[in-house]
Amino acid sequence: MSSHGPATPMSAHKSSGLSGEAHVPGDKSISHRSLIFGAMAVGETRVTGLLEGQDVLDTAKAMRSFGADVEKQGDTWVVHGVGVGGFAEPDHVIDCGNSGTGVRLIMGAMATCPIAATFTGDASLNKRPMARVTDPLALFGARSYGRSGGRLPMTIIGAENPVPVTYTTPVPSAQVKSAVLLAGLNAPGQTVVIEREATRDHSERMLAGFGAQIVTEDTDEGHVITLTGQPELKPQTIIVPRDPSSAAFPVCAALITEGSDVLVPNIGLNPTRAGLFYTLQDMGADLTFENMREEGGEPVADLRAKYSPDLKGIEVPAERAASMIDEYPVLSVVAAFAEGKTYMPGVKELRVKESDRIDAMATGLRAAGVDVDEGEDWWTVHGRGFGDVAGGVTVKTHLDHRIAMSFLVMGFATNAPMTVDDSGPISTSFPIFESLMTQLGAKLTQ
Ligand SMILES: O=C(O)C1=C[C@@H](OP(=O)(O)O)[C@@H](O)[C@H](O)C1
Ligand SMILES: C=C(OP(=O)(O)O)C(=O)O
Repeated sequence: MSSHGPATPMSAHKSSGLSGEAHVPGDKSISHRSLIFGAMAVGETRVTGLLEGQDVLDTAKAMRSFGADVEKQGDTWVVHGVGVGGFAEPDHVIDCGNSGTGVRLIMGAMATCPIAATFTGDASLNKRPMARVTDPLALFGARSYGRSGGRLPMTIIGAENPVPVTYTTPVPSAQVKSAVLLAGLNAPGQTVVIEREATRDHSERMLAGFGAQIVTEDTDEGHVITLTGQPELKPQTIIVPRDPSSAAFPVCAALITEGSDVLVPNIGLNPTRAGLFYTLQDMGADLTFENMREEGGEPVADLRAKYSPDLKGIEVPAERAASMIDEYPVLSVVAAFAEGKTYMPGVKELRVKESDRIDAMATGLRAAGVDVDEGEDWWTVHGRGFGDVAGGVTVKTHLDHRIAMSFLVMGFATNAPMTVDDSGPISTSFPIFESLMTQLGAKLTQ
């Protein structure tokens, strides 16, 4: 089982006047997909702006294990793909570290190849549910043998003669949708995925870019995606946009830190990802989209976030959940400084991320002096307004990067510092978090 070494605690202290530009790293979802789709294309895919976080580096390593050539030349990651169905059988266990996206997408990609592979991860990933992926992969003819409860470590035996599948995803999950589409790539005929709630659509957009025949329709049943199997994917040149989920941290830090004015340039505002920013505006945040434009077919803007002393609690629309699912931890921190309650329904999926994120945040928020109510699929943060959030506690990270970064952001505005027991997991998605926040003027100490 992989681990990231000894725990490295970090503390955040009351800060003021965060200012300057925050250049956040490349999008994690698009980075994983660039490497995986590149490995399934025929020829050379070139990727710039790739997130060099541990999650993505683990996917790069996995793609090499399946026979693709992946190397960095200067600023560009170059992938020589083996073609759809061309994965070789790895001669060792594939360790996806902390990454749900990595392991689930790669399982999908190999499930319709006539090979076997064994997957594992760190203590967090090995607790997460995999049946949501292996159930539909079984319909293609793949077999899986894992620990009880559908947990890693797990071996997948790919289908020798895959059949195409029509599948309605039982949970709103882009990872499940993508695993089915990736498996469908090497099944003859049409694979159809139906999702009742739209989730991030990077796989659909990127597969179309790689030359697959993929069509999305909105029907009464939901969002219907039809993929024609066994295409030859054409290699691409990809510029990875900056990650809105990482942008969330400097944006939220600026909103709650007195006297701040921060610009976060070049952030993708794909509607399936941008829910947090609209929620913050609904709460009265001084957050504006500057220089709105289109890049690579996606809306992009520079985000300007200023200290917002008049935040108010709101009900976050449940139908927005999928478009901001990774941002609820840091939203709950902003909610702690708002006046009134912030009610967040429709978020059961938060309980099966790197940690149970409702439990992890509620425990730390309560310890820091903020009341939180929770149910299986909802939670409410009782805002205290500015100047009245105590802090002064050490909270557990549970191998979850977003929990670590959220509580550190909180410490810029609590009366006493916030400490996380382990900042190591931050490197999975945002390796430059500490230097970037410090450059803006935030006070962080090891
Ligand atoms: O497809 C993706 O790249 C992701 C999908 C989401 O997970 P789910 O599919 O489990 O909702 C998200 O939480 C994760 O960070 C990235
Ligand atoms: C949930 C996340 O990632 P993953 O599922 O890929 O581990 C995340 O980055 O917040």
